[in-house]
Amino acid sequence: MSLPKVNPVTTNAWTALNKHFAEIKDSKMQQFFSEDSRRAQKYSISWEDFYFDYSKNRITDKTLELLLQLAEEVKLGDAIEAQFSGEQINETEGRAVLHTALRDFKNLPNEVSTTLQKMKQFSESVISGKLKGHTGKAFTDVVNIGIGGSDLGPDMVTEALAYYKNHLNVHFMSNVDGDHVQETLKKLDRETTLFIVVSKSFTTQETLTNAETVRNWFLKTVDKEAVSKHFVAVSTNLGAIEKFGIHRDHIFPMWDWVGGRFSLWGTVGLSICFAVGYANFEKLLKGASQMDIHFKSASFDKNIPVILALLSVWYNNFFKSETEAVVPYSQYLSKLIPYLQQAVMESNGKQVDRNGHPVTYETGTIVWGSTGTNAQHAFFQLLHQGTKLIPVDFIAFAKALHKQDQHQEILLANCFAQSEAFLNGTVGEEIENPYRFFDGNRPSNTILIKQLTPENLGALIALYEHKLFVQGVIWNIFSFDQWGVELGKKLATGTLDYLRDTSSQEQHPSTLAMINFSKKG
Ligand SMILES: O=P(O)(O)OC[C@H]1O[C@](O)(CO)[C@@H](O)[C@@H]1O
Repeated sequence: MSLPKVNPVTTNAWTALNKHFAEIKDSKMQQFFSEDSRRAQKYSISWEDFYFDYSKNRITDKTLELLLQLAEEVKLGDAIEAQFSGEQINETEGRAVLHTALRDFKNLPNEVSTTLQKMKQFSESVISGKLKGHTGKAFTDVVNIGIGGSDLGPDMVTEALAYYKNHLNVHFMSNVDGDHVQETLKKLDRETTLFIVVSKSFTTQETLTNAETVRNWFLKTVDKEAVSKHFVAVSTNLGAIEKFGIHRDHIFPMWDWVGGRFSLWGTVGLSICFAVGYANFEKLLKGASQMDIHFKSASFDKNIPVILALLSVWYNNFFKSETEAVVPYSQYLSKLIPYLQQAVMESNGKQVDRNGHPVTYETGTIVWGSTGTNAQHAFFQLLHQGTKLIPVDFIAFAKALHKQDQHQEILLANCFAQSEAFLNGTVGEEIENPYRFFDGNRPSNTILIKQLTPENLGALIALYEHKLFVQGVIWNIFSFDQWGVELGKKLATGTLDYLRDTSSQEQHPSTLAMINFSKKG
């Protein structure tokens, strides 16, 4: 079974949604609340440690009914089944999409459980100090060298689970910017640092350049034989790794049925194991797996990722909102936004549908945001009084991790108050000064979670993975390839040759002017 290929605009639901949109586009959510005292209960889902409130959206029962009908008409159920059963739903690359299999402990493929055991043993021997560097000293620092999906996921999780961290300092080196590399190296000791080179393809220019620079830095004072003690690799490209000089025992495989941006659940998560220990990594996986079960089994009207995706489609395709903001009220989640930007925009930034035709409707939303309360003092002005309609996802944890006096209440009060301010504005108050008027009626979801545990973090990440999958199904696009990144990579190679004077191939006049300016130094 391949993915269904239904053009959403040809469905009855889409036509009906257009008509319905014209009827309710100017309706006020305040009115909805005053007409229905049970709206908050009705439009919320409690699941495990999650409370998902979507009552502050510009929707009625009819909207939901039609959005759910849309999900049925595009055969979302079949698409979910096709994904979880390992069909090659990444058709343009001829691959299955099975990152969920990495966390399904009841049915772990053999190769995955063997690899997890290896990750456990290896990370534990580094954390305990049993495994040592070339001079016999225990490791103090670990550097993850990778970019995109080989960086953003583990970096985000390591930051998010900082509360659970051990003594190892875990660094992330991603950008090919040499200054970034040097700044990281400045902090490191060759005797006590372990480097993990992470690249699914092991061909990524940035990662290979950084790895080479790091190896050269390492070899400045250390013998070649020591490389095998200090370098580890994570990849599908085993041949290229051995050439780099990495010992066979230090190679952790990846599989082509796991996309780069969904790969933190496997060996790309090795740096997470170093930072917080394998046991917490496993909890992260198990939490994500619980969300997978919810996604697969809950009816669509009670299904958090499905509802979240349908609401996003509602704003994107009918209200024509181009962006959506994510605002976690937790500094631990500061890296969630860049992580989601890759996950969502690399997946759904597509303009050709699954039948090979250009789409005639908007696809991938632009995701942006920052942590609250900081965001309130940065871009909330525009959210409250700007001319654009930007739906917001608030994410908050009911209970803090550290003991504290008053911060948690202040943090939560701000989060809850903001969504209320977006909803109500100052409508109904006597405000004569137009600059002080808030029109409200600005939509938001709130994902309130009991506490930031590894399990709940895993479930939260999986929630957004499933959301973007559902959106891709509705938009009839292939969410699991990323051909759009290839052109820039190819051009950069030619430009690099020209910059290095190894090619005289004609350059675009604008590029040429910049090359000449750069060469003048
Ligand atoms: O793990 P690799 O193969 O180095 O790729 C890194 C990243 O590059 C991309 O292919 C985009 O350029 C991402 O999809 C991927 O996560």
